[in-house]
Amino acid sequence: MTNPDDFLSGEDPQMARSVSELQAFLADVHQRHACLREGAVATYIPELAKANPDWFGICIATTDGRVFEIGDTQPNFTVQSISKVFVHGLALEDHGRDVLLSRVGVEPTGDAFNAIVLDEASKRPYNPMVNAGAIATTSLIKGADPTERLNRLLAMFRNYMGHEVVIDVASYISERATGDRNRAMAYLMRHFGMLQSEVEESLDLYFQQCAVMVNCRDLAVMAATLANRGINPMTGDRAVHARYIRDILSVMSSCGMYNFAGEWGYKVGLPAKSGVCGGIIAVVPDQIGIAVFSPPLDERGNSVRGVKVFETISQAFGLHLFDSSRGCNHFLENLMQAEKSGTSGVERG
Ligand SMILES: NC(=O)CC[C@H](N)C(=O)O
Repeated sequence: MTNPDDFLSGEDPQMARSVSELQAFLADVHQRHACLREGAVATYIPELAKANPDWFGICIATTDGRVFEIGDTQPNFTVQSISKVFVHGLALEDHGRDVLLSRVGVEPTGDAFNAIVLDEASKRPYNPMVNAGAIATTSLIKGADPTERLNRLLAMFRNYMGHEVVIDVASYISERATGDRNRAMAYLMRHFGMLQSEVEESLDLYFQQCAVMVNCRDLAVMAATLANRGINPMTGDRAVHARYIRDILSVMSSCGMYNFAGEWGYKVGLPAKSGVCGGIIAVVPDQIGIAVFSPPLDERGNSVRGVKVFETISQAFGLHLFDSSRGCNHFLENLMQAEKSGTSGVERG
């Protein structure tokens, strides 16, 4: 962002126009949604059942390295499906977009995240955001042995988070002991030759990536790293090659909210990803990463408060990517300014 306060200004009278107004706005949104009592904490992975349903945090991280937060942004929880976004990025770096597309599709399913279903014709899993596609994506991560593959995953997460990464062993063991649905999916994919490594090895790595510990603030910084073309705005470290940001965000846009992706796109209009931990991240390219954490889930596995908060924030700040009133026409603005000043002006990248 050139002007740090740019994203705070706009036509809607509700919009905050200064940093203190933004803090007050977040506090108000938090307070208004804290009393929502719908949804239920996930219990199918026994460790997840221990989550406190009252936990509720909202965090915004900007691409110029500032953080605005309210509520429970510090408690740690397991990242679960939100990990799929970042592992997708690593698989893209390892194989390139064409090879990856030949192994895992990019079509939304309209089915639940854990549906046991493959594309009829190609036998590919539908996309990297549902469990089947994520297990296949994880199986593609390069490394001489399971330890090297795990270490590469952890190094990648470290770059996104900006600090050391911890796996919650209890959650990992808990899911490994109960994850027969994912196991069934993995065996089906092996039957069709769609898994790159051994079934139990792929599942092990997948369960470990789901058990990476994060807090709401980490998630906002990770989302801001995607918004910042792959560079962590707090540390300056590159987490993913800029070339793959468009692939990551496209798949998040169409598939990140599972069988709610259509309505999410309609109402919120931002690339996003949810997880059964109760976290949701969304990316406003070149501007901010947003994370909400609240464990009670709706029937599709998305955080109830999370969805509501994103609807409110997107509306209030005019963040919907297809909203014509939002200031998204940088390309044309640049071009017009360049015409005036006689430089080329159009940024390529
Ligand atoms: N939607 C999710 O967050 C699912 C992740 C979880 N580890 C699973 O595979 O079931």
